[in-house]
Parts: sequence; C-alpha cells; structure tokens
Amino acid sequence: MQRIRRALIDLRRGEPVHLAHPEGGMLILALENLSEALLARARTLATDDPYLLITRHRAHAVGLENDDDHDLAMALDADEPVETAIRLASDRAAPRTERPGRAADPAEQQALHLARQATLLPALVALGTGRDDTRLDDEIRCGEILSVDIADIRTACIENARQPERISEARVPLAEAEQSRFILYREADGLLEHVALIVGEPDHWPETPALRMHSACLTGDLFGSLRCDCGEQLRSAVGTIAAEGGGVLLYLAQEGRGIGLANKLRAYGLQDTGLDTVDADRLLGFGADERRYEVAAAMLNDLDIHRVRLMTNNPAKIAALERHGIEIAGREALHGAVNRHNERYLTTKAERAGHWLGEAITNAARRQSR
Ligand SMILES: Nc1nc2c(ncn2[C@@H]2O[C@H](COP(=O)(O)OP(=O)(O)OP(=O)(O)O)[C@@H](O)[C@H]2O)c(=O)[nH]1
Ligand SMILES: [Zn+2]
Repeated sequence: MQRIRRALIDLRRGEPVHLAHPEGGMLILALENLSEALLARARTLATDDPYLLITRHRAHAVGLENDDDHDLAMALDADEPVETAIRLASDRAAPRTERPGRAADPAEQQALHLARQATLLPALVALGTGRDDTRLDDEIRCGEILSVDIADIRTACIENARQPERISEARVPLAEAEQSRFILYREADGLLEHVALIVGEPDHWPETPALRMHSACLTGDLFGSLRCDCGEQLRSAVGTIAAEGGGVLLYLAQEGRGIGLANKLRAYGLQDTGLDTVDADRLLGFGADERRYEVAAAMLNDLDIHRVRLMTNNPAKIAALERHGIEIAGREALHGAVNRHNERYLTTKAERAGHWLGEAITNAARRQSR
C-alpha cells in the first residue's frame, strides 16, 4: 500500500512510474504533467514507442469509434508525440479524429485507475519496457523510478476502503447544532481524511437517527458558491439533524463527485463553454459520478450505526449504502435555493442523474426546454 501511495504522489509530481506485470511492464506518465523532457527521460528507459491511454468516457465524448465501450490505447504521431497526446486527451481541446484505437488491456485499465485515484486527468502516456533492461532495473533499484506490481493496485484500493482509522476527535459547538462532536477518520494509505460529525448525544438519539452523507465542495461549502446547492444543503442538514434530536453527518473527501478540485474547476471551465455537468466530466475522461461509499459504510459500522434515515435527493447514495449493508429506513429531501447560476446544474442532476429535486427544478427544466 505504501508503494501505491508513492505511485500516486510520483504521478502527481510528474515522475514516470513503472508498472510491472507478468508479460513485461510499462512506464506511465500522467498526461497533465507531460513534457518533452519527461518523455525523453522515459524513452531512455523503455523498449517501445509511447502511446496514449484514455478512458471510454473521453473516447465517447470526442466521438471516437469504440464499439464495445472500452478504455482506449492510441498510437501517437512519431514526429510530435507530446503535442498529439495533449491534443487527444487534455481538457483544452475536443478533437474529432479518425485515429484508430484498440481496447486497453486489463493492465492499462489499472493504470488509468491509478491516474483517477491520484485525481489527475485520467489520461496517460505509456511505454512498454523489456524484461531485463539493466538501465531501468538500476533506476528502480536505486529508487529513482518506482516500480509497482499491477496486481497490487486493485488490492490496495479495496484494503484502503475497508480500514478507515479513527484518528482524533473533539467537541466543536456549531451555530446550527451546539452539541456537536467531530471525529476524524484517515484511510489506511494515509492520504484521504473524512469527518463524522456527531450531533447530539447518541444515547438520546431517535431510534433511527438521521444521516447526511455530504461530499466535499470547497467552492460551495466554504465560499457559498452559487454554482451549486452544496453550502445550503450542508448547513440546513446540520440544523435539521439537531432539530430532530441528533444524528450524524459524514463529510467525505470526494470533491467534485470524486474527481478532485482541480478537475472540478476544469469542468466548470467547460460548462462555461456550454456543456452540462455530466458532459463536461465525460470530456475530461470521467464518468457521471466517480464516488464510492465503502469508506462511508465502514465509518458508520465503526460508529455502530446500521439503520438510518438518509437526507438526500440522490437515489445512487441510497443504493450504495444498502449495497454496503446499511439499512435505509427512510429518506428526507434536502433542497437549496435555485438561482440563475445553479439552475442548469440542478436541472441536469434531475434529468440525467435521476435526483429527486422537486417542483422548483421541474419548472426550471420546463422553462429551459421551451
Ligand atoms: N464534477 C462536478 N462536481 C460538482 C459540480 N458541482 C458540484 N459538484 C460536486 O458534487 C458533489 C455534490 O455532493 P452532494 O451534495 O453530497 O451529493 P449529491 O449527489 O448532490 O446528492 P444529495 O445528497 O442529494 O445532495 C460535491 O462533491 C461537489 O463538489 C460540477 O459541476 N461538476
Ligand atoms: Zn457544490
């Protein structure tokens, strides 16, 4: 797990990472850190030419032929590989291209998974490496290049989700809920931290406590952004939980529906050119919602909470918690105000992600389709 964590950090820092697998290995470079110098360094350690890996979402969004909806491996122009890679995969362009791609193999899919875990753009340049390349072996041995076993990526991800550890806690009176306690959990690889906000005294909670499972939104929660409804939902949830006699709010480090703040801001840029929130994420290479809820369920288990009334408009959250063994005894809606900046975002959530957003949004959607 330590090695996977270092792989994420190396990719984020613009270092090549070696993925070892039985049929040989590959060096991967994060597209968003790609430069002529980085590619030149990788070339000295690899046996094959560089090629590009992109997700099926990106392929679909830019209209590439991809019958079976696979992640794609694509050749790069031999003369200008860096430029072609950036043109084909970055958020700066959405080219139509006839360039043929082949389905990414399982190792390449895991490589893309690593880029997503690192909350980088999910696009990589890969170069095949030989079995007994002394130069590469030397760099790996002296720690210049990290080599991880491809099979370890998925295992590490699963183990991580199962073991968020309770690290510290404190009483923190809040404006909307004076009797509140923060408990901080850290995922096993040491990277992500999530908070459980305990409102009221658990011994005096209603038999089925209210739960708000809230994904981080720096722009909305902290700065009151008008582009979304998150800040209002957060504060109103805390107030409602307190008024109902107590319960819990999980504040999850899943900024931007799991794509990270950097990519959320990229997506906002694309939305300003006319795309909706789902299509913007797809163009960047992400699915409509990249969040997972194993960690949330593990935190609830640790808190000995197994049955809740969930405060959400999102059917996927209910399904995910039930899948992870939490009983949902009821749902409470949670609406923020609609304004001219968030109207389209909320309408898209209702129409494309099936959120139950009530009359205000149905009316807004009707107005937009006129
Ligand atoms: N990718 C992306 N994420 C966004 C955008 N606007 C808001 N978000 C993120 O969407 C998430 C919303 O989280 P929640 O309010 O917990 O979840 P929800 O899916 O809206 O469901 P509810 O429980 O009904 O609120 C946060 O992580 C925000 O950062 C956007 O335009 N693009
Ligand atoms: Zn938000």
